Amino acid sequence: MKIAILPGDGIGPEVTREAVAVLECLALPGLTLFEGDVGGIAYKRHGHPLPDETLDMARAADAILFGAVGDPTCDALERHLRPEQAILGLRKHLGLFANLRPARVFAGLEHLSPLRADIAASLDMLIVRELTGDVYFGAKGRRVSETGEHEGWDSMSYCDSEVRRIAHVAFRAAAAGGHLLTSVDKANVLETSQLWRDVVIEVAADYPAVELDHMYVDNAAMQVVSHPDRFGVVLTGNLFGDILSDLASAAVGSIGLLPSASLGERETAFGTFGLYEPIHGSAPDIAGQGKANPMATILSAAMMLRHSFGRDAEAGRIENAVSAALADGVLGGDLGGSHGTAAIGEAVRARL
Ligand SMILES: NC(=O)c1ccc[n+]([C@@H]2O[C@H](COP(=O)([O-])OP(=O)(O)OC[C@H]3O[C@@H](n4cnc5c(N)ncnc54)[C@H](O)[C@@H]3O)[C@@H](O)[C@H]2O)c1
Ligand SMILES: CC(C)[C@H](C(=O)O)[C@@H](O)C(=O)O
Ligand SMILES: [Mg+2]
Repeated sequence: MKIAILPGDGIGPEVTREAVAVLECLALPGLTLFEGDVGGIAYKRHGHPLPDETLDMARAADAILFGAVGDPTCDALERHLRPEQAILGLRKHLGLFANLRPARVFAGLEHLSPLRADIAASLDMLIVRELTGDVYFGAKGRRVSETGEHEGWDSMSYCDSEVRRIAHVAFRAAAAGGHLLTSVDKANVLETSQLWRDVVIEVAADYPAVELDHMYVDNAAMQVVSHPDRFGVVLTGNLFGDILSDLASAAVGSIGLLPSASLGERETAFGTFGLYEPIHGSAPDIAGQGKANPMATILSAAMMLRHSFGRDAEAGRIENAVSAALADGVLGGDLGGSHGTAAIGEAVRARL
């Protein structure tokens, strides 16, 4: 079972270290870890945010544990050399089109949410975000208009096969879970979204037990914090999913709590090949200070055990250890506590 560890920039290495220690604590036989450079650190060492040797290592692995990329000192670089291209490149090159971002308030931990406890208690949703299309990967550029204005432009598009395959992922999740699927779009304005909606309705015919609902993204943002009980599985595109998942993390309590799995179609000898990462970024404002909450990355490692290695029991043990630590008041600064990164990692391992 080969895992490529890609810590990246900022708090990436700090949170990844704790998740790796959790994996090592389980002492699973046959686990081999390799480490590679991605992001700003890779640009500085190798001249590219996603060097060939890192991509080769990722391809040769059964799963990838990713920290975060992003470095303010790289913001003036040409776009293709910026740290963020590492994660976008991995998703695209490895065909990881299905991004699962579960957001739930653990029972008894409603007080961590900024929402009223009775509202927070019902927050348990799986955001299924399309990850290799949309305005993220369309043509983009700069031009000077006829009136001499400088314009930046990006093109948003989805083709039906892209929508169909992510819709199947979401419908399967809804069929297996609570049977409620909300497709989030902006079909009242965007043609890309109208096609999205048409294809989702077509796919729904294969899943008669699933209750399908459509919601515009602006309304969805409002409902996530006012009526989270209205959501089970949320199916959405790349850009809307990016924004809604940060919003959902804040409703849970902190962005330091939300893990993710990015999956494609490739199966390995052990499960589905995937990349696992916290939904947060490199957090330059707290990097290097031992303040980052590593729980999102630890929970991402649990998702890896479940999806890529068929180790549901161990995944559940990690999730229980995290929720027990939170219940015992092991809180990082992001949750109003004073536990540092290493102390949180230690507390989770102690409960494991
Ligand atoms: N997948 C990724 O690698 C990824 C994801 C998001 C942003 N980014 C990049 O990260 C850089 C910073 O972006 P940003 O500031 O918009 O978003 P961010 O997620 O890095 O940080 C947003 C805020 O949340 C806090 N935060 C984030 N993770 C935390 C954690 N684990 N514990 C405690 N607090 C935490 C940060 O301190 C900051 O105040 C940018 O370069 C951005 O492009 C990368
Ligand atoms: C860093 C950036 C490219 C990335 C995204 O927008 O997908 C991040 O925000 C995320 O949520 O993983
Ligand atoms: Mg994001």
